[in-house]
Amino acid sequence: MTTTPLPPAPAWTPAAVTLDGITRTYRSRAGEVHALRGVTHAFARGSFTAVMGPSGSGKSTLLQVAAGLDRPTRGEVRIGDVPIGRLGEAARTRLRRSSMAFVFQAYNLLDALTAYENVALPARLAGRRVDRAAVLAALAAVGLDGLAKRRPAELSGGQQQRVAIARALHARPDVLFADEPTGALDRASGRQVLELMRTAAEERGQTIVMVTHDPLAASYADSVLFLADGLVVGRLQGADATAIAAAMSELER
Ligand SMILES: Nc1ncnc2c1ncn2[C@@H]1O[C@H](COP(=O)(O)OP(=O)(O)OP(=O)(O)O)[C@@H](O)[C@H]1O
Repeated sequence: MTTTPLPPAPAWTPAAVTLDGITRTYRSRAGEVHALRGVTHAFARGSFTAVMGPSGSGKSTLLQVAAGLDRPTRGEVRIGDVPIGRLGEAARTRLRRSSMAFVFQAYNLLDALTAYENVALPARLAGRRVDRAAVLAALAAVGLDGLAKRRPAELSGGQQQRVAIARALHARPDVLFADEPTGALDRASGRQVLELMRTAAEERGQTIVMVTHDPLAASYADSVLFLADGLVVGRLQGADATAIAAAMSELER
């Protein structure tokens, strides 16, 4: 009898993003708000996760903390195996530029730059060569062919959001954080963007963390994390929009 040798065990690789016992308390004159109350979760490399939950449940806070844009009150965030809380501001910025991209509600486009220049900017900042054809392809992939020379003020809200998405996809980040990326888009462009994100995860091993209120958008992800009152209260894997909507209604009761 011949035996086939087993393939070598895969080298252990850390999750792309790990949240370890994260709390985030906002203190104001009105008192304390416990936005996150002990969240532990690992976002595996190449995974596409939707984060859902009622308004005020802590979704945006989770995204900001996971991306190192906000510091947790307690707990540790690791990007790969790097605990970002122990990095100084400059090292944190370097890490963000080299491995993360963001699509947030305020699109953070630079008003003085054209759509093309906005998309090319992260590569420029990271000191990489800018490939003109790749920038134009990223704009075309989100349906903005022909608008490369427009400045943000000359684009609609949905078009600005698509520039932000093209910028994030062109940067080929290890991790893409997106807050309602399809919020201002019509259905067809929204679907296109969700497909692009799914391809980024499936074919390029990029990790996507997306906050959304929309069960249909969440159904493009491979798993959905549900938050309520600053805690992870559930998770669905491979669920369709109907099952996700049902889980959300349970939470909102
Ligand atoms: N800067 C802040 N100062 C004080 N409280 C804050 C601050 N930012 C958020 N919060 C509070 O923290 C809680 C969580 O807010 P967060 O924005 O993370 O919720 P969310 O789930 O993203 O909500 P939504 O779906 O409405 O955008 C809310 O009670 C919110 O009012």
